[in-house]
Amino acid sequence: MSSSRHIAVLAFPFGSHAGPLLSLVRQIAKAVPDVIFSFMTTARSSGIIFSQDYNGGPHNIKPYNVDDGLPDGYVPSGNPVEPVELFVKAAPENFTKAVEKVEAETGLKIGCLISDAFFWFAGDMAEKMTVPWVALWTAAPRSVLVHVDTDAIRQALQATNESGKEDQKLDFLPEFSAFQKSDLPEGVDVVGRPESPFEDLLHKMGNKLPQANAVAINSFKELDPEIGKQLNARLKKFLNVGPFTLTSPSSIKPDEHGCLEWLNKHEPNSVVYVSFGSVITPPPHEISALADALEESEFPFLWSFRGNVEEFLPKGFIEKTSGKGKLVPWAPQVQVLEHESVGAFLTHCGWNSISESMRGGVPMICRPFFGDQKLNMRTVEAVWGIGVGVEGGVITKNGAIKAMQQIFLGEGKKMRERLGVLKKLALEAVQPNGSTTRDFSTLVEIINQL
Ligand SMILES: O=c1ccn([C@@H]2O[C@H](COP(=O)(O)OP(=O)(O)O[C@H]3O[C@H](CO)[C@@H](O)[C@H](O)[C@H]3O)[C@@H](O)[C@H]2O)c(=O)[nH]1
Repeated sequence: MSSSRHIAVLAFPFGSHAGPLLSLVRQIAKAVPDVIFSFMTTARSSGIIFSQDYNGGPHNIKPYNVDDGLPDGYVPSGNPVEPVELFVKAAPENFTKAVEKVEAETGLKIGCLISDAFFWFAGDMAEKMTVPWVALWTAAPRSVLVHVDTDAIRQALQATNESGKEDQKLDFLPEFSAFQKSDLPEGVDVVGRPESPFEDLLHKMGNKLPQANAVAINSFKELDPEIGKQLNARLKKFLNVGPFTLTSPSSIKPDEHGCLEWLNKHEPNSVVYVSFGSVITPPPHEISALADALEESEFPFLWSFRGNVEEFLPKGFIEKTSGKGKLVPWAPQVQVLEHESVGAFLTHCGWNSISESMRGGVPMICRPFFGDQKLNMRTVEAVWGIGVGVEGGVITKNGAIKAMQQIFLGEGKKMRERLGVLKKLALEAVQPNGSTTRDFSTLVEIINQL
């Protein structure tokens, strides 16, 4: 290795986290070609992101495996949260060891840590190593703000809790008048019970991020400027370096199941695309209600379906709907959302899905499940006006039909106009003089100081 500058990148290996971090690091690595990046994630995650999205470059990024924290001979219990919690518990020690090992193996001291924002302990590691720490929040600005403000929110909720009311308005927070306590990620409002390991991680993260040299985000400044101002006031440097779907578009994914060809056969703005991201499968009663709604409604559908079709879908559903619907195990989502025949997106409101829907100009029907997703839904619905939540928060046959009609026969046109405005702002942000490009240059300057 001819370079003597070396950065460790600490990735969170679950959900859609490591891929966006790799997108950002690829951009940075191109801007500082003489710096070596050791990209640390589990072997499983590395196998996925480096084979699917990497395309062989840039060559100054080296994958480096970190232990997954599972005990020897671990047999999955069936609880999907268990491996995440085991990883999280072991992560501070495992990443510390990995950093020491990679320094010894390469003979190159690490001069900076770039981590998923979840990793509050990267702040402690950086402090001990006396190097800068840059954190990437892979979701929206509003969700990172509520984590940074968790202690203040808990206090305010306790002070304003009129006679133990179940839900409370969050109007004591600037720019949250349309939001309620139930929209917050689990654990932000927790008082009087122990936090789960993940809630504890997020709480510690919120308290630690103000120490980071920079917090970067997969968003653009003009999307949520008022929330951005609040984050500017709390963080040393808050940098909007997205949306990655425009700054670092992933390679064209193969369309293994013929989704695009099928979409070609449909009228513009006529199809509902259904996907709940890479982690979630809705509970059986909601899947079955959605299947009934799709069968009964007049709208064609493309459903990216995770899980066993035989087990979860009503008997005969595929045969009965074959004339108007298509079910696939995985869709090339970015291209699907760009296709002119897609007129609505039923989504769990993961941040990448929302970003991609904005890029494609597709109004959303929202059924959020956990974490940042409820805040995202309320923002889509009440702040940006580019989608609707499903009635009652869970999918029922009538609620799903009503939401589809609302988009296709009612408010969809207005929503598409608003989406057009947001897309124009995003495209401007990534131009050479745009806000994203400027924030990215600031990030590179910070990294170049090592
Ligand atoms: O058939 C499919 C289904 C999904 N995707 C892709 O998978 C990603 C899904 O990402 P996202 O919408 O962010 O959902 P999750 O994978 O669930 O993301 C996790 O990470 C996000 C970013 O931090 C959070 O916002 C979410 O709440 C969290 O669940 C997107 O890029 C999609 O394009 C496909 O390409 N094809």
